[in-house]
Amino acid sequence: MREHETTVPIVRVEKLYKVFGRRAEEAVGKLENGADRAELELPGVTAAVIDASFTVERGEIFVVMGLSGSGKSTLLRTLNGLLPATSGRVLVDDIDLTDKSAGQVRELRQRRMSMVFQHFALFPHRTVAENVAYGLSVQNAPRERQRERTAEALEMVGLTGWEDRLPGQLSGGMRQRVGLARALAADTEILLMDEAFSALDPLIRKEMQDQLLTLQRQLGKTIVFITHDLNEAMRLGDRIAMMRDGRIVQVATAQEMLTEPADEYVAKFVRDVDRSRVLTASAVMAPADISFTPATTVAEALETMRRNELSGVLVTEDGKFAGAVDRRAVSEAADRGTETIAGLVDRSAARTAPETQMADLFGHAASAPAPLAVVDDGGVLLGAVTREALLNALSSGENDEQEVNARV
Ligand SMILES: Nc1ncnc2c1ncn2[C@@H]1O[C@H](COP(=O)(O)OP(=O)(O)OP(=O)(O)O)[C@@H](O)[C@H]1O
Repeated sequence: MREHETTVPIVRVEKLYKVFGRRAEEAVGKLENGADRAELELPGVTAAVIDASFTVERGEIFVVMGLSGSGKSTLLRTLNGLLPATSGRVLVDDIDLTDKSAGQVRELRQRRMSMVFQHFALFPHRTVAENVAYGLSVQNAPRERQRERTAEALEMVGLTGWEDRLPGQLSGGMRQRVGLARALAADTEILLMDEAFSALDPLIRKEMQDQLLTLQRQLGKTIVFITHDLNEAMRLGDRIAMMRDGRIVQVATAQEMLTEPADEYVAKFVRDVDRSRVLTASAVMAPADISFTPATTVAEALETMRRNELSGVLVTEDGKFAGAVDRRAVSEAADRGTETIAGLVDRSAARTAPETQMADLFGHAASAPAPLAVVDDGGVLLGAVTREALLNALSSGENDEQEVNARV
């Protein structure tokens, strides 16, 4: 892979405006001078996207999130050139869509991007296989290749055997799988998904989310995914762009959005999220300021634990996590006159990876005397999660305190 391919974002949006109505340019001028959508006061003019700048990195799932009317669909449609920008630039692999002819944009779209819609947009009188092959047939791909790609795509979404059915014979979840297969068959690097799972039952929706995550890992597609559902955004998004009234108010990971919301609006928006499913050990851990080695003397260990009111301490050996000691064992060893803590280290003490969800940390935090060790792949101690840190992280949302206590 050339240097340039690893560093250039696949999509780059710069100061993008999309205004509907006849006095669009005039509106952009006002918006550039700080006017809000509501302050425009130009009849028949709607500022759908205002001053949007962001990049989408190759291979990421970039979620655009916001309430109905915030401008998500319009933004998506300017990314693939279905809607021309009023002002600003959209670059796909450094090709500027905004200075290309309609024909060139269409060609680029067909080659580089596929779209999956909320209501599937399948042809009702064509079979599943014909629907899936549609993008390829538009591109005049050879028949044999169409057949191969269709079979592969149907297999990827688990619909092998359904080739000859009509969409009307399928459930909603299956129809959306056909929509997804059609996008995959076109073999474009970028998938644009507009509320693709919003029409599905919660259970099926979750299944589709899982399937998308699996496919994304296998295929490494770049996905721009629109949703108004925050939990969906947080499950799927490597990064999330939050839109409000046409503007992007924050682009961040789910975790950052919870811990460092850009403003009150974002903070309120994320308040009801199940934080324990979004935050991971890396967000909750603190540096393990106090740790021992097996060579630490019992006297010193006991003194340190007493002074800091610690019931357990983590132990490292040769720079790696080795286990934990608890205060009762150290205290008893002191009575016996034992020299060092080497023989007291519980080498089976729990440890976890930085990406472990907070929800999976509760059990440990409730029982063990020492904090939970967070270690990297090589066993190096990265930090420690205490019960207090878990409580704090949970309650910085507006969770009910009793509920929090019940969980920990
Ligand atoms: N073709 C159009 N002509 C005029 N106004 C439009 C057009 N398309 C969208 N709008 C307006 O632009 C604003 C943003 O709409 P958009 O559909 O992009 O929002 P959204 O966040 O995707 O909402 P939803 O989830 O309801 O689709 C809305 O006020 C909408 O009425």
